[in-house]
Amino acid sequence: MREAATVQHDHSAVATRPATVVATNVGKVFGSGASAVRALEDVSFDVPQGSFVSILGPSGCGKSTLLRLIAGLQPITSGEIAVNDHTPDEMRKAREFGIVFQQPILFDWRTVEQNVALPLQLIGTSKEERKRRVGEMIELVGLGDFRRHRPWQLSGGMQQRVAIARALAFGPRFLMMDEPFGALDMMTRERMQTELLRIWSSRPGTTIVFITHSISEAVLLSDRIVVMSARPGRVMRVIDVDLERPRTDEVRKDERFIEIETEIRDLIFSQEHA
Ligand SMILES: Nc1ncnc2c1ncn2[C@@H]1O[C@H](COP(=O)(O)OP(=O)(O)OP(=O)(O)O)[C@@H](O)[C@H]1O
Repeated sequence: MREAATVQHDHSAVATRPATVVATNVGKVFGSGASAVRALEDVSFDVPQGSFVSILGPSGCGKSTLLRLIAGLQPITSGEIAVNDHTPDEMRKAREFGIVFQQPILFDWRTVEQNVALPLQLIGTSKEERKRRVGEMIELVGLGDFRRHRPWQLSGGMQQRVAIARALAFGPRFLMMDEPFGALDMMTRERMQTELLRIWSSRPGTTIVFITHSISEAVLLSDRIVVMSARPGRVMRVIDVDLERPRTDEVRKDERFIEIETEIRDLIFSQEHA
């Protein structure tokens, strides 16, 4: 397995771990000829095993596209992505990762329990094992009292927690999240961020790739931030976040937190005004 490359701001230990994702000079073009859209250009970065890596950038810079390429849901135009030394397509077929989308996709006629159980049912997990794991995941995301509710009886934040529980239920070592808190109000969003950190720390070794356009969200959550430029999306800088863990809301007041936030803001601002 390839070692993750050393990058700028390499203060933490994450850069020395083996890489779960290695993206090398990735390009993505939609369509062809005059109507071709260059969504991504020459994108390279590593996601060390067990780390939390955010992909941060303005709307339309190709973040979701990049996630779909990593997940093997769309073909790459140029360059290469390796996920645990396999192609994204191989990983997708082996169901080696979980994925959470911006809008939770839940089945309204199924209860919370039944929604969370779905991927386990699909891979043929026994009923007893399913019950055990679903119960555990529902507790983990704090929905123990709502296991028999239907999605429409839950708030947006609770629905997203169901989607997170479902993605975690089959125990993926690699989780991809595409702006999972984008549709939530600020207070719920901040609560969900710290809850996600709690869930993640309870499952050591789990790698997360998280898409966001919020600088503070990226700094709070991540070991590493891949800062993207506007379309065509390119990597502007890769920043390793050297804030101690466990992190709580309090870290937002930390001098270093504000310093990193400011650095990213300046970087994005300098590009907009270049
Ligand atoms: N299937 C597609 N066909 C053609 N163009 C596409 C397709 N999917 C995405 N694009 C284009 O690629 C670019 C990147 O889109 P993408 O959704 O990846 O951006 P994003 O950074 O995730 O945006 P947002 O933060 O608004 O969700 C956009 O210009 C978009 O119009």
